[in-house]
Amino acid sequence: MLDRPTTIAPDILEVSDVRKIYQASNGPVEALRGVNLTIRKGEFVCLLGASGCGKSTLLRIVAGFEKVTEGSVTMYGFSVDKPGPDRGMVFQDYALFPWLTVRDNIGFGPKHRRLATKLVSELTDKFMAMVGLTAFADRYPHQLSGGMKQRVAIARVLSNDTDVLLMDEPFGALDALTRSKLQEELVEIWRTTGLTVIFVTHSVEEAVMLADRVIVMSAGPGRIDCEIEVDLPRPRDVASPEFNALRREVTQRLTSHIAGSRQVAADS
Ligand SMILES: Nc1ncnc2c1ncn2[C@@H]1O[C@H](COP(=O)(O)OP(=O)(O)OP(=O)(O)O)[C@@H](O)[C@H]1O
Repeated sequence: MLDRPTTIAPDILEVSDVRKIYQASNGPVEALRGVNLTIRKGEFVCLLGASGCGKSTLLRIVAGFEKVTEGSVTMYGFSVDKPGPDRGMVFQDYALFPWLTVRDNIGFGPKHRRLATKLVSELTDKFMAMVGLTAFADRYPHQLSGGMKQRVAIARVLSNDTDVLLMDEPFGALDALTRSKLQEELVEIWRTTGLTVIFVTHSVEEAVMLADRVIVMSAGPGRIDCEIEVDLPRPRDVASPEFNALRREVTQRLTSHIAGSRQVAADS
């Protein structure tokens, strides 16, 4: 399998000096501070970090669901301040329309954009086939397994002609085998479509398996701790010494920070 060269690709998304403060009922919560991140077109980036370090907040800001308190996010040089079809989100809990079939869930975006009926059906068929669900076109979400539901969610974003696929722990609720299968399928979709993917995960193994670049985040307030390039060829072998060396390196970066913050908490 050939990897796609992303090092010479243009920048697509720029996060500059972002700070996010939520106004909670018990006072303000600083979820992000001083976050800077540049994403190149076609890159597969994983945001990795312990619970509460602001991964979902950063993703939701990029999606346009949350506004920044300070700083800016631009895509193709234009300010991001609301959701748009150029950025599609896949959630852990699928968020499908329960009253629509697989076909109608996937075709929802193109239909909503008032594309011609023939084009809607071509796009739906194409992406339904890409995620291997053609035989399940007339099923409803409650008749599908978790893995199948997540395939529908991915196809639904793809059918919107999205440039950036934003994924918030999309495989977190799946069993290990289904998760590994979906990881493989996602890499294949990414490789063949030219999509840019930003993927949130808690799992070091998942990040090293998927990413071109792992962004390690830390909490208190949420910020980027370091970035680690993953230059292993795909498909990646979790049992290889190279994979294990990188897994160790990423784990060390992650745990050294967590240990550091515990020390700070203990000292204060
Ligand atoms: N709507 C909100 N109102 C107030 N505080 C919030 C809100 N959403 C998130 N937070 C807080 O912001 C911080 C970052 O949360 P966020 O969900 O972005 O982290 P995360 O790294 O994605 O966590 P997890 O891995 O557990 O999903 C946390 O302290 C969280 O409690």
